[in-house]
Amino acid sequence: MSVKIINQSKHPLPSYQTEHSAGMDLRANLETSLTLQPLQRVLVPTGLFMELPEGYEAQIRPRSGLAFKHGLTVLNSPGTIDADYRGEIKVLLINLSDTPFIVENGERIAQMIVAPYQQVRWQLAEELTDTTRGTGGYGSTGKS
Ligand SMILES: O=c1ccn([C@H]2C[C@H](O)[C@@H](COP(=O)(O)OP(=O)(O)OP(=O)(O)O)O2)c(=O)[nH]1
Ligand SMILES: [Mg+2]
Repeated sequence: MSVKIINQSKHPLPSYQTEHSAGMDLRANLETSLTLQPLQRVLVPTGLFMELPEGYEAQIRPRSGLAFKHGLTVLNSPGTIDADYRGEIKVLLINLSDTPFIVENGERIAQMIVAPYQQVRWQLAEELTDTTRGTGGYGSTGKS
């Protein structure tokens, strides 16, 4: 599927790192590197603008390596990019570690997955179909 994109960053377009990768890494587009103090959050620009086809969204998710090694994650994960959004894609990072983290210009800070979605029409009802689960949740099926 081809998707229209404007690249106002100084970096190459996001690309899949391996043959069957679901996500494309997003790079920080910065004038200078920025330091994220412990528990500090920041909206990082990518310089990218997209036109997703109707019926598709993009999700911004953390990179597990950064999360594991540096406690860096995407605060609103998975961030939602709507098909009708025409603004710059930004990544909301937070540093959950106890040491400062330096985000370098061009660094791959998060990944983006393009996925289909459906909008629903509500069908207002008085009752719902019975199931085995019923209202059980939050660990109702036990541990093993
Ligand atoms: O991580 C994100 C999340 C959102 N957006 C952009 C695209 C999305 O289509 C728009 C709105 O996002 P969202 O619906 O999550 O934010 P909101 O707080 O509900 O704002 P709005 O009232 O504009 O929908 O902001 C990003 O660039 N990065
Ligand atoms: Mg919204």
